[in-house]
Amino acid sequence: STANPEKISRSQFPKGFLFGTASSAYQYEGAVKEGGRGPSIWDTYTHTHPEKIADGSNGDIAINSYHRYQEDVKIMKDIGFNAYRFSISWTRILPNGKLSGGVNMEGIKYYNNLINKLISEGVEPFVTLFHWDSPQALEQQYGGFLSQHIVEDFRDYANICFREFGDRVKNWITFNEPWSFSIAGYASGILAPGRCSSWENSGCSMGDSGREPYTVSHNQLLAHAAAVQVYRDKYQVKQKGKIGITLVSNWMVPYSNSKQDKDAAKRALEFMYGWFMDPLTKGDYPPSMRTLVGNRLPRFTKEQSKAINGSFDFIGLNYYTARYTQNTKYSNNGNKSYNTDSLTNQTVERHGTAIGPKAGSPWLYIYPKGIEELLLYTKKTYNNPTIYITENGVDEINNENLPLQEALVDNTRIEFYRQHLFHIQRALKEGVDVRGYFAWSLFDNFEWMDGYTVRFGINYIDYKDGLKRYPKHSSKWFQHFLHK
Ligand SMILES: N=C(Cc1ccccc1)N[C@@H]1O[C@H](CO[C@@H]2OC[C@@H](O)[C@H](O)[C@H]2O)[C@@H](O)[C@H](O)[C@H]1O
Repeated sequence: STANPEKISRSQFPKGFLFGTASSAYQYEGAVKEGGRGPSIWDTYTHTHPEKIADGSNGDIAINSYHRYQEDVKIMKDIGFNAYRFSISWTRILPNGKLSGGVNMEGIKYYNNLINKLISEGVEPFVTLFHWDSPQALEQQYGGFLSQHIVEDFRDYANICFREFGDRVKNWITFNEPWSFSIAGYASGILAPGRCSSWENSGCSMGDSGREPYTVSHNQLLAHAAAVQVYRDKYQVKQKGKIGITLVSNWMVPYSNSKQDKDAAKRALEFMYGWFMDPLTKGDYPPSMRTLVGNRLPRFTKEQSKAINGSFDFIGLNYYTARYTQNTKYSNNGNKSYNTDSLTNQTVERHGTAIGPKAGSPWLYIYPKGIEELLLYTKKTYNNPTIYITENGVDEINNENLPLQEALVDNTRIEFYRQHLFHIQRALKEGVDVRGYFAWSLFDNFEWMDGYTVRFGINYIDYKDGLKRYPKHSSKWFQHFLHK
């Protein structure tokens, strides 16, 4: 309507378009020592380095979804969502990471209960196999994703999940944001396992920011391809499901109209998004990375390149924010890091003006048009793949002094969703094959290095009173938007 050009309604999306919310095991489940679960690197990281978490917290209890999933599924159903994205904890299925360590039947039982509950409520499960919680046993044994041994162990884990759940789960996501796991875990060291070069001054005791991120992304891609191979060879014909991978990217806006800055914006996209999209669609890393990273960038064998190229039925895309990007030279006296390899500098403001309104977290600036630009860029650059937006959301700072009723008023979040959905339906009109949308997140939860100090939920969790769930205004907004 002309009144509010960014007015948005469910009827502007295709009938079969899925609307859901997203979560992850370590951020939601809790019960870390229950049901036979083995330790993950996030258990080790939060307990060994509480100082690396804003409030020194951890996911031991999180929001206790392990015991409250029945209530949680009812909440999402009552809002009107028809899909739910969650991750399986590798160490609930294989407590020691390996098949030889034995399969934990209590873990199988828990996820069967969750999947059955979702299906009984008409909610489509989207299951992520890896959302950063690697088995601690494999970290100790061979350095986890730093070693190619992870490929066969991940493949064995994926095989168990396809076999046990694949009769009901028809949408599989192998990895969540391999970029974040590699960069935050091995270049800046702010996520588990917290490795980086000593000169990155993130208080890392070990690591190499110029090599390890590239090794870890390479092994995630190899593991992804191995799991897809198993799915296609053994399960897909019978189970008729789809399999993909979830990537994250910022939208990159050239800082100026100069050719250098326009090239820099494209290079920044290649280093964050093309790093994975190029191997998945062309069988090798972007030429810009080959040139700038040189022998620190691993090579694919011919067989590996063939296995990775085309190894997806859909792409999951997580979008949060955008950056101004300028061409730059670095002279960090020979210290090599992913963070400087791309010769780009990303900023949140230009000539004193921010790229958009700031959210709770210091890195989250709201730039709705970026989701449309990123979708169009994907269509144009990567031959119009099927896409699901597997995460999109905004946070507020957790203010302990705010009365409950005030904490439920989240108008910024309502505007965030209205504007991003508006730009997604514009991308749809321009022929982008986007088939569903998952808000991050159904509930406030353990937000990694920020612990419980930021809130992303469309529903509020009262951490001071039994983790009670309360609807924020944005969940009411979704209820109306979804016509419930
Ligand atoms: N947060 C990321 C990517 C990331 C994380 C840390 C450092 C650099 C980049 N990705 C997605 O964003 C979601 C929101 O992430 C929060 O964003 C604000 C940060 O302050 C907070 O620490 C982070 O958890 C996560 O909860 C999902 O698990 C994750 O898939």
